[in-house]
Amino acid sequence: MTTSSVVVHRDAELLAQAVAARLIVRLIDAQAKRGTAGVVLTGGRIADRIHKAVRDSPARDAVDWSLVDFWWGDERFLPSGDAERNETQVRESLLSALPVEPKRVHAMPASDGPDGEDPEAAAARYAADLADAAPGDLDLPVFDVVMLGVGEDGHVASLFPGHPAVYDERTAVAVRGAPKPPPTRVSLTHRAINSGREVWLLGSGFGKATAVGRALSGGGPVQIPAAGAHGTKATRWLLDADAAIELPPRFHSLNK
Ligand SMILES: O=C(O)[C@H](O)[C@@H](O)[C@H](O)[C@H](O)COP(=O)(O)O
Repeated sequence: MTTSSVVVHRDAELLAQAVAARLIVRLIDAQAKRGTAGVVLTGGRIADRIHKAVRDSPARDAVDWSLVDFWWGDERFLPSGDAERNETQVRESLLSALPVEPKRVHAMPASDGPDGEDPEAAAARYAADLADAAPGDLDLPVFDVVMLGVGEDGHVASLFPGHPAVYDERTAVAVRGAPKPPPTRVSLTHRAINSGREVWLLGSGFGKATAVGRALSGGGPVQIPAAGAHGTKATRWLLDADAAIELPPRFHSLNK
């Protein structure tokens, strides 16, 4: 049974530092249990601040980074190395500073990769990568943490309100015509996201307040894809005060 929690931090910087600390502890605990750990990374501004806070954390090296599997929740379908790719940004802000095992950095295919400009083929390749790493006859590996930035419209990963991908039962899909540029992307689906043991929804800034409020007030997963993201063990809404201003009354004690 999943437990849901909402944590509100004073501002974006404290949110980033607190999520970085939470991630480090979560990975330490996963490795203590299983030897390895799996994390799904997200793109965007608060994620970038979190990645830099992990990089600069004094506790950083308590994680054996060579035994962490890095996956992506979504990726912009652009040429490898493009500054707009989520992979490019996190390699610069975090991974290049860590002793990661290259084979455990599972980037989503680029538009100049083996599938060329075919995002459907790229998504199918990623789905195969996920299945190859899965235990037994499952098609998804263990995700100890799935991190998801929440968009102003309530999207997570590249699952946008009302788009076909929100209905898709595969594990990874192509997204065309995304309202957030660039328009072509590859994304995990809700099924893949919701296989994660903990799903963390990251919200920072006034612009996210309405989407966060609607998601926590019973919004549906098609119109508010963030509302459809749940961990098998825990779902954590990790917010700064500005993103928390439209929380429903039952959470008002959290607004310090
Ligand atoms: O590829 C992407 O654009 C992201 O994965 C996207 O899902 C992002 O996490 C949200 O849009 C929040 O982005 P911000 O934190 O920059 O608002």
